[in-house]
Amino acid sequence: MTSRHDIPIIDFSLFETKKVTCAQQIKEASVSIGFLYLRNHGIDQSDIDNIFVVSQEYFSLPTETKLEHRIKRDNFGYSALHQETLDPETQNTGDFKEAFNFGKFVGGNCSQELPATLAQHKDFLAKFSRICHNLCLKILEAFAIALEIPETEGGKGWFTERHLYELESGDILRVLHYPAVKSIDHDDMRAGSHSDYGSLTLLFQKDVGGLEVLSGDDQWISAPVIPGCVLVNIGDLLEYWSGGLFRSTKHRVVFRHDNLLLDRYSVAYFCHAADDVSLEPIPSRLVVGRMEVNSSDGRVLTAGQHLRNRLDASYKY
Ligand SMILES: O=C(O)CCC(=O)C(=O)O
Ligand SMILES: [Fe+2]
Repeated sequence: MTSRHDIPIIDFSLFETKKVTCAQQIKEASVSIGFLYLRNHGIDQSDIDNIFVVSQEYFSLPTETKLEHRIKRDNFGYSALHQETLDPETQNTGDFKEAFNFGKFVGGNCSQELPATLAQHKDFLAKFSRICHNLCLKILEAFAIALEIPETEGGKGWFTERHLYELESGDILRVLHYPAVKSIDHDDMRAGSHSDYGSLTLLFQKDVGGLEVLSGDDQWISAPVIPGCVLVNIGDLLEYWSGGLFRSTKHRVVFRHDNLLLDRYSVAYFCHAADDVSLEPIPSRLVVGRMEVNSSDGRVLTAGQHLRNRLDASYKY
């Protein structure tokens, strides 16, 4: 049994043999803490190792070179040190991190022009983006199964058909680098407290910890690096869409005395519903009755509008 303090580790190979049991486990974690680790997730370790190699090569470029592809309102490109402030209400300075956001690679081409260092890895990046998205689709299928969406409404394909890779959406593959520092001001943060914006996020961590998750009773708990596991979390879109059944949990990345001298790298895949999907109630008996929360002002947002609102609140472009 897990408590609201634990981030459960779920063996995803069970999804091949005992779909409903595995789907239930994933739903339980998504409802209780909004975070879970997946073991046996099907992504080759060599691909995960390689994305970190590409990321480190990119971040070692001079800042001026990276700034040539600075992030814009489309949410693609390079976000410099201190540019993003994930928790503007409490942070005096922006996050102590830099990142690069890739849009989807439909037809093998990236949604944006890539810097030369990354362009040479375009085929691998396109493959990795797809691999991550495919895992997200399987998790979304598990949600539909656990929510018992009736066959007449689309059954286990209800979420997946709203998240197809070919559709325009806010999906982002993101590489992150948190530089080592010699000392810190006490309120410096690697990434301020925030929740993610989309349906769900995959997070790959490597070697250096520091990620913390706000548990049900307002305690920050550690989400350590667990070799062989990918961390999955629910985003705001799914919390909103499920009338609060699924939890989009706040998390942050802190400096700790044992890690501030170390560079930290992570990779995230943010999976979103297609921009024009209207966020009508999910046709599930577990969600019906919660949705008056969302429809109280009579307007139904689309996934694209929901994302725009969230992005505008946290970036200085
Ligand atoms: O780097 C990490 O471990 C977390 C990053 C994160 O939460 C984000 O980019 O949304
Ligand atoms: Fe996040």
